[in-house]
Amino acid sequence: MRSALVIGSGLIGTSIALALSGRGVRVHLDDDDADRRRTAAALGAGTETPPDGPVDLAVIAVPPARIAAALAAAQHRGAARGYVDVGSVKGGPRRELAALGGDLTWYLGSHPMAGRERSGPLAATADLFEGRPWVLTPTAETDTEVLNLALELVALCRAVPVVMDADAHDRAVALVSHAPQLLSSLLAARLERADEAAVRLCGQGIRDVTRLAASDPGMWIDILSANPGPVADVLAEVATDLERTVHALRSLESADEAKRETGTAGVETVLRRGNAGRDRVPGKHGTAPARYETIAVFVSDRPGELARIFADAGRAGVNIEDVRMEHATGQQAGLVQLMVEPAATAVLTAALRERGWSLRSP
Ligand SMILES: NC(=O)c1ccc[n+]([C@@H]2O[C@H](COP(=O)([O-])OP(=O)(O)OC[C@H]3O[C@@H](n4cnc5c(N)ncnc54)[C@H](O)[C@@H]3O)[C@@H](O)[C@H]2O)c1
Ligand SMILES: O=C(O)C(=O)C[C@]1(C(=O)O)C=C[C@@H](O)C=C1
Repeated sequence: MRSALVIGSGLIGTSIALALSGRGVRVHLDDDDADRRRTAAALGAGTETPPDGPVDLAVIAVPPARIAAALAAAQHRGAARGYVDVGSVKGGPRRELAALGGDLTWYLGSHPMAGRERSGPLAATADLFEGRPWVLTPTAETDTEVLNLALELVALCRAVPVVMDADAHDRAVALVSHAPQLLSSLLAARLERADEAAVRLCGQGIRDVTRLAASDPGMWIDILSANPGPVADVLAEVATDLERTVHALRSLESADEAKRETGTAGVETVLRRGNAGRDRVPGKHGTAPARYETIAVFVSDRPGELARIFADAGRAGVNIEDVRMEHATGQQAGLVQLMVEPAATAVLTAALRERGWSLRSP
């Protein structure tokens, strides 16, 4: 692929453009909002100048409700050889493009399974898609050349292609992406009017489960409006589990021992099912879930602390597999949790202690 047109220079479009530009593709940026286009260009994602002829691939990275219209318009003006969209929902936009009389032969619906709770070009990064699944939804109509261009796009973004049927994709993301967004929002909404004394106690657990609640409501209304049925199905099942859990907790309040035992069994079932589900979440790069050891290091909140820890780990020859931050309430300090292969734990622990770091005892 030599040239691409990215329509929609927000988080996803700019991240794709940065990855493509970084690997030598000439990228033209388009966005309804001139500021966003300019910002993406200033970040080095490509040029604001429109292409003077058809590019190899047009990537449509606009909100789901606008995908079909943007695609049809780009096809109408012959903007590219092939067209790919990256919307979070796949069935609806395809049907809308067909209804608008768009060309389904030179179009392929796709969805990179990576993102952030922030939108816009300033949140973009070239490595956003590295090692993440990128769903492609070809049909019998799809031209092989478009499929090949899409595979090249995925490879240039260092993602992992996964082929799926569009409607099966929409049911899958209802479970693994759309329902989790709403559950995160529902839980965070409990804090809206909570007592300040309670909010002050927020620790890492609530931070983890409410990260998605910071997402842009506008974009999520678009996504959920394009996939309401499958998401409602998942939430209805969660509602049944919630009802059972409430019942189990009420039984735990009972003076009757037999009832309390039923309550304990009910709560234990939920927790064990949660363990089993969590164990199925793939690890980095889509591999089987990995078991890492965690080394927790106390840091003060000043510039360069994280860089120093990583440099010390690097000097000890240890690869940090994953990292998490826990901030101490009311103090300029925090705890950095470094996840490493079990075999590397002793080496890193010794190296960090020697460099003067204070470690939390295991
Ligand atoms: N945010 C995520 O985590 C994520 C992950 C994967 C896929 N997606 C999908 O990627 C797409 C873009 O999402 P985003 O997070 O980058 O949103 P964003 O709000 O950051 O960017 C969308 C951009 O599209 C522009 N735009 C809207 N209509 C347009 C049009 N008709 N022509 C040109 N530009 C137009 C907007 O001005 C905006 O800059 C959506 O379809 C979303 O479902 C999002
Ligand atoms: O990590 C996040 O912030 C995301 O929620 C990204 C996420 C997801 O649910 O995995 C969100 C929506 C997109 O369609 C794809 C990816």
